[in-house]
Amino acid sequence: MNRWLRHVAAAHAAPALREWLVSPGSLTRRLRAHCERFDVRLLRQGAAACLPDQASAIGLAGTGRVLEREVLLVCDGIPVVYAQTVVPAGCIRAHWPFFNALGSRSLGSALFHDPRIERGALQHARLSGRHPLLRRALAALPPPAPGDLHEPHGPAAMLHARRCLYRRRRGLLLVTELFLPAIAQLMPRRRIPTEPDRQ
Ligand SMILES: C=C(O[C@@H]1C=C(C(=O)O)C=C[C@H]1O)C(=O)O
Repeated sequence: MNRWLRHVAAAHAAPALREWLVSPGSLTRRLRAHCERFDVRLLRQGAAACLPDQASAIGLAGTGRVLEREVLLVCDGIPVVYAQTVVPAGCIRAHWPFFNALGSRSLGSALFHDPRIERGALQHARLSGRHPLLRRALAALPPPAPGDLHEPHGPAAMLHARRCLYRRRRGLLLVTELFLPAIAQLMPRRRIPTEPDRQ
């Protein structure tokens, strides 16, 4: 638990969720194909202390500062993913000039359309309430409806997560996505467009 693993099998996800955890290409693009209305709900974007299990991935010492972005990805009004992105504070302008101007546009719309951006391998984890990102994800959700068994709230809450490192020139950017239970209820509504071939 709370350990990042190379292979999704070690996370023991249900089949309906597993296909989301391993889906290649843009998560935004895939979610758009599963709902009528897709929204990025910006929770926070600003300076932050780097989380202990993220520092080495982005080449920072443990106490480094990052620029952090937190969002909920929402399908037809239902939050289905909590996502957090961190970039070392000193290299935004040089390597990720679009980052500060995203607002409620999806980060994926920038990452997957810049041929200079390389995407690393996915890592997987089942996060418990001891992980700060799970606590932030739960805090960002509306209170569960009475008797709603799908809500991940409660001390035993655990969420499947994945993270991916992106590189642009010498810059590093780490995207972490926590998958909320409601995502398993999404049904495909449109054919999922394949990623455009990179020139
Ligand atoms: C990386 C992507 O961008 C998504 C959108 C994000 C945002 O807008 O902050 C963050 C993580 C992703 O789930 C993607 O669509 O694959």
